[in-house]
Amino acid sequence: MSKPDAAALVLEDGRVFRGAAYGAVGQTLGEAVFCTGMTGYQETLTDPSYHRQIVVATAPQVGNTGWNGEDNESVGPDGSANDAKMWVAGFAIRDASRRASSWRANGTLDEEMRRQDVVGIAEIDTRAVVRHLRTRGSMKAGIFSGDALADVDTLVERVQSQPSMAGADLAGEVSTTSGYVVEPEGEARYSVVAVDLGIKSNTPRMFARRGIRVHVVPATATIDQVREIGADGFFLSNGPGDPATADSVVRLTEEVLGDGTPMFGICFGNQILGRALGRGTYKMKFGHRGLNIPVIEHETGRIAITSQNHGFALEGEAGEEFDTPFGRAIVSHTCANDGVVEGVRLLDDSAFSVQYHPEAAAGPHDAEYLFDRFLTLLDKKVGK
Ligand SMILES: NC(=O)CC[C@H](N)C(=O)O
Repeated sequence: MSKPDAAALVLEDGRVFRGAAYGAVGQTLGEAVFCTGMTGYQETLTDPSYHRQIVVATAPQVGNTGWNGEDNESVGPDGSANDAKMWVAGFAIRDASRRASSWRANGTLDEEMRRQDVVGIAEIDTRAVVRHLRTRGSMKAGIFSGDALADVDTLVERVQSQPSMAGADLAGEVSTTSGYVVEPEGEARYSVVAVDLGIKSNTPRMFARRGIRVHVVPATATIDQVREIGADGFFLSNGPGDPATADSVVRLTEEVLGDGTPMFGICFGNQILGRALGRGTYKMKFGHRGLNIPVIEHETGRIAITSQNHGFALEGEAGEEFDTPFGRAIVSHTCANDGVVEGVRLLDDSAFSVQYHPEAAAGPHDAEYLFDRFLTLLDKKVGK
């Protein structure tokens, strides 16, 4: 094997980690964030919420299970996840597995990153990177290899020249441009409009499995388009960027809340519903990204171990009740590690959302019951 090119991960505060090129050789810029999942790198790399982010894996060795045709979380324009895109801006790891070993693999991660032109870096001390990001916060970064390498001052300047994640309006960059329908498995019981702000492929699958037909619509969908579909429920997906920029989707959500349509939201969707209920959002220091993050549901005391990927959050306190134009609401869930808001709900149960990932791809299935709760809500409100 030939020796890989030298590569460098450069942070905006001038910290440099030198390693070896992994995946495509060249230059990439993005926000450096760390993900603590020990598995599930394919789902992470294809999750549209990671658009414009350089993911640092804390798992010490990555690539062991190669790349397969089944675990993509991004969705192509036709709603299919086959051959879908890696959305991360870059990937930083410690050890690259020398072999891919899985009966499902049809290639290696390294090859797939090269095929999709995703620049990565290996052989860096990822523990040191994470400690740095945990102390200083997520920050602008770049990975450079091959001809893109230059003196440190030049690289830091390039890193600093990119726009910041705070204030970034990115849902439009990952959303489908035309709508599509995901048919239910078995008998159709209900239908839902799902606004694609960066939707993961497992989410429509979770609805479909419960007999719900999913009309996926672009982030730019208008209230008239939503009403014309006339679905039984409304869903707000996950997605990249700063929720403070998502004014038009917040307006749409307010209209739908006014119609009294049963509503469910995940991650970015939780931030949007929260905003429609009058809450503010803020950028977290380093966010929550991993597969074992504990969340408390305050009314039951029940704890779920959850899959998460967010760098922004809603303002609020555990169990806090507040008035909204649509009735009284509650901060229903918070993170057991740091008290960050992880869910909101209208007290009459007609709309609820969570900051974590009940579709769990990858991740534990503790929170999947929330899809059943939405089904119960549809039974109650629509009752077919
Ligand atoms: N996964 C998501 O939907 C992320 C939401 C938002 N972009 C955040 O970082 O907080």
